[in-house]
Amino acid sequence: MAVYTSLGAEQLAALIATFDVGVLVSAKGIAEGVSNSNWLIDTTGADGRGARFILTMYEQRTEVADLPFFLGLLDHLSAKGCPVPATIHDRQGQAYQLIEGKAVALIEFLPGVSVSKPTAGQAEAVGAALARVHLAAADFASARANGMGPASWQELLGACGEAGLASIDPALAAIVDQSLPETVAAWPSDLPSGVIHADLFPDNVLMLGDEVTGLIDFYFACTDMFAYDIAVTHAAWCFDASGTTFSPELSRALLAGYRSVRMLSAAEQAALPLLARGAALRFLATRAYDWLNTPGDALVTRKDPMAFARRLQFYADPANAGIFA
Ligand SMILES: Nc1ncnc2c1ncn2[C@@H]1O[C@H](COP(=O)(O)OP(=O)(O)OP(=O)(O)O)[C@@H](O)[C@H]1O
Ligand SMILES: N[C@@H](CCO)C(=O)O
Repeated sequence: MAVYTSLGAEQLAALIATFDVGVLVSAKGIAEGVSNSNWLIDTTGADGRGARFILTMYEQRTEVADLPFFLGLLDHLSAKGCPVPATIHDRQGQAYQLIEGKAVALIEFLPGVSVSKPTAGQAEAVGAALARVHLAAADFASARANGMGPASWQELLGACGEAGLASIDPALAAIVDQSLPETVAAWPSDLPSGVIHADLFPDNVLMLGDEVTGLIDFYFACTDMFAYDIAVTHAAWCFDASGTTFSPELSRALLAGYRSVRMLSAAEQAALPLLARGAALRFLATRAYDWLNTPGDALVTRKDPMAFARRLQFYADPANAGIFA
């Protein structure tokens, strides 16, 4: 249950009263999500016709200092017509406030559901939506370094240690050793870059049929290579959840959707297999670290690191080198 902090009815009503959104009608905690506390907020609406919002309270994983970047990006992309929730500013013009030392933001509610078994049409739409974000953010003035780059994979996997990795799966340390050093050594720095989402998993996309109605959870967004964002999205969308089965159909559709909006350079195209190994290592690293460091009685469900070890093996197999063509 991702509501870590309880907010009383009076506290919520007082908070909502600082916005021009009418009076609080109801507030329900949202179970999905692991990083932050989220509530579904209904109000009477500024025009009295009712309105719905998401209230997010940022917990430990999100730095308050990063909020101007994240929330400013949402406003920028929304103003450019991307299906991204705009933030609701309070009467003083602030995009977030502090309650008992924690930041809270009220954001636009978007319709749609997260798909668990995407179709090719949905993968194509997601690829196109990702490319539109890359283009729309070109004139976003702020930048943010990627805190989840190659140095962090080395740090997190190093902190797991051989014994820790072996406790997850006897084969895991060898899988990491086969790919981590060569991927980090070959990591490019000269590919087209800009603002990327960096975590566009199916649970961060809201859809109605084949239409993308919401891209959410921009809390890993940063300035990095566009092609790396494609690789992350590829790893997230083109396999079954366990990482055992790759779908060539979803892969072709996702890439075609992206290319229908933004062409890849020859250098980006050539780098995709390497970037995909990096994407798999990034989620393997955070999942393995969390697996070993999340107490058994924590509210959060740990995610399986082996699902990304299997993707890494798939991407590292020369027989699969042609999938990005
Ligand atoms: N703008 C929005 N419009 C509609 N629903 C939303 C919106 N933002 C979030 N939600 C809902 O709230 C849920 C949790 O949000 P989110 O994924 O951002 O939480 P989180 O804890 O930050 O995420 P994560 O688990 O990826 O760390 C989503 O699955 C979605 O159902
Ligand atoms: N999308 C990530 C979790 C949040 O970054 C994962 O599935 O491991």
